[in-house]
Amino acid sequence: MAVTDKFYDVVIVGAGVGGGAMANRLANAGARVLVVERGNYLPREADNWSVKAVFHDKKYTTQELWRDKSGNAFNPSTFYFVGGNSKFFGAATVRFRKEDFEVLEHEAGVSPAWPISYEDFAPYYDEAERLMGTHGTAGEDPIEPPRSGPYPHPAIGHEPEIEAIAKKLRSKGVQPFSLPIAIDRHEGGKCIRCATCDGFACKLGAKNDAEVRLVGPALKTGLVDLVLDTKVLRFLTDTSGKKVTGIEVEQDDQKNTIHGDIFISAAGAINSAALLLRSANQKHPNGLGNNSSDQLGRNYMAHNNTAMMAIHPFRKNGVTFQKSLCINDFYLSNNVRPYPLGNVQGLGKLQGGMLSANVPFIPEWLMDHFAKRSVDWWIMSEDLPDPENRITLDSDGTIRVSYTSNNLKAHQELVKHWGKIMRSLGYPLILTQKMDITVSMHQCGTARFGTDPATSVLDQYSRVWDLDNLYVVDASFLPSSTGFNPSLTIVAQAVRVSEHLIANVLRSTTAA
Ligand SMILES: Cc1cc2nc3c(=O)[nH]c(=O)nc-3n(C[C@H](O)[C@H](O)[C@H](O)COP(=O)(O)OP(=O)(O)OC[C@H]3O[C@@H](n4cnc5c(N)ncnc54)[C@H](O)[C@@H]3O)c2cc1C
Repeated sequence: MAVTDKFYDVVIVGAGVGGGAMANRLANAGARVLVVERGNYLPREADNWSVKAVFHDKKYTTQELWRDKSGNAFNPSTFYFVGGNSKFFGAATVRFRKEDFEVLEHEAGVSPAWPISYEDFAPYYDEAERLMGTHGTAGEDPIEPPRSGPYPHPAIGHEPEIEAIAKKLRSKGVQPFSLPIAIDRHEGGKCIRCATCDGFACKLGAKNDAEVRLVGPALKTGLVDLVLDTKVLRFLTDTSGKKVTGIEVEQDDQKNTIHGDIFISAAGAINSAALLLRSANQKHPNGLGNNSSDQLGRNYMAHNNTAMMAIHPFRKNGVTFQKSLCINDFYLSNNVRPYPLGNVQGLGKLQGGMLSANVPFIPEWLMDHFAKRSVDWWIMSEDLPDPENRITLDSDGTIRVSYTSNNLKAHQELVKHWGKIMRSLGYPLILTQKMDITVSMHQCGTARFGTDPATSVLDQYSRVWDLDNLYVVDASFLPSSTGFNPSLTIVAQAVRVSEHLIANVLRSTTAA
């Protein structure tokens, strides 16, 4: 039977981390689920690990063009496949801190409180870590929030070069710990600890991305249909405007309508905002979810991110898998500044070609020389929600990302301080690159959840305030970006929303 003739309990737009986790939990509880994905499966092939294919030819990146606040077109580094952006993620699966759920004073302003406390959210982190297969060591992180037990898998350990750096850091009073990471590295696992993980797709299926850990197992229940290469154009509502009745989809230039009971937008923070804006109708002239608050698409955040190479010009760094170390000494109160600065974590090992793709005027041989002698870091600081940082649609339908970085002083201070520490460890040459608007990897916040319909787009279970049966379950819901990688928190919220739907909303699941 064609999916257009079937009726589903839940229709999910997007097979990324948010959509995949929803499909997984709902189907395991007996719900009939349809996932509509604009992309296809990413083929497992040699090019997955080719610097040329991934970074120069951009073989897997969308060809789409978006516009920045001045109207300049740019090609975003975003990926449309089963698994979404997690196909290329670094698999750092880190919990936000207890303080991230509360009002947190930053140098440039206030990071708002969440509608739920860390204590109430923690059980969903437990389940999210289990779903993603996170490795880590409880009790090592100096600002670790309370947790109910050990990680599902032990920390992956450091290669000798990274262990040596950790030791030197400790001698300087810094408290490095094992970065929580979701790769298939336990006994019998497929991961070979290669250099092409962070920023690449895994040819072996050994990275615990949303396809491998969430969508694949969901399909095995037999209760999930997945339609591919099908773009959702808009949500359709009934005449009252209170209920979504279906989605309009486009496949092979043909338009169709699919019906269901509950609808989940999990298209990613930018595309979910765009989709809800595109769904404007008579009852919702400014897009679905915009009537009560005019907040849809606003408060876009993406972190202040800097990649750093700490180079010893004469000593090679023989490390292969570098993303195993994390530093939180500067995340909350710290001895550098009287305000939070951010997180530092190992970056997947840089290769010369990855650098020359971004800085073409420096020859690849020189970049390669540096990359072989560098230790590489990802330095990440919170950007604060600003209603003027927003996603809108231009008159021709193109997505516009109007974004001006904020809280930059704290970020620059962290970059400077980490550079100083690296020099003191014997790496005299420091190269940094701040990520620009094209690097939308940590996009979030465009439909924040809250307790007040006047200031938020979603209620605390991610339901759009203005509609009875429309939910947004991807990075859109985050009211603050925090200074950590978002995927584990997206999965945790998906688990939470699924449990809420199963217990309170769905009519025909076995658990209902
Ligand atoms: C290089 C890189 C490294 C990263 N490293 C980390 C890391 O180490 N740790 C971490 O936590 N996070 C990391 N991230 C970020 C992480 O991958 C994302 O936060 C997360 O995957 C977002 O999940 P999502 O469900 O919000 O959206 P997405 O992953 O964007 O998924 C949305 C899905 O919806 C589909 N879709 C979009 N529009 C439509 C439409 N109209 N119709 C149908 N389908 C649609 C897309 O194709 C996609 O599959 C990284 C990202 C990148 C790119």
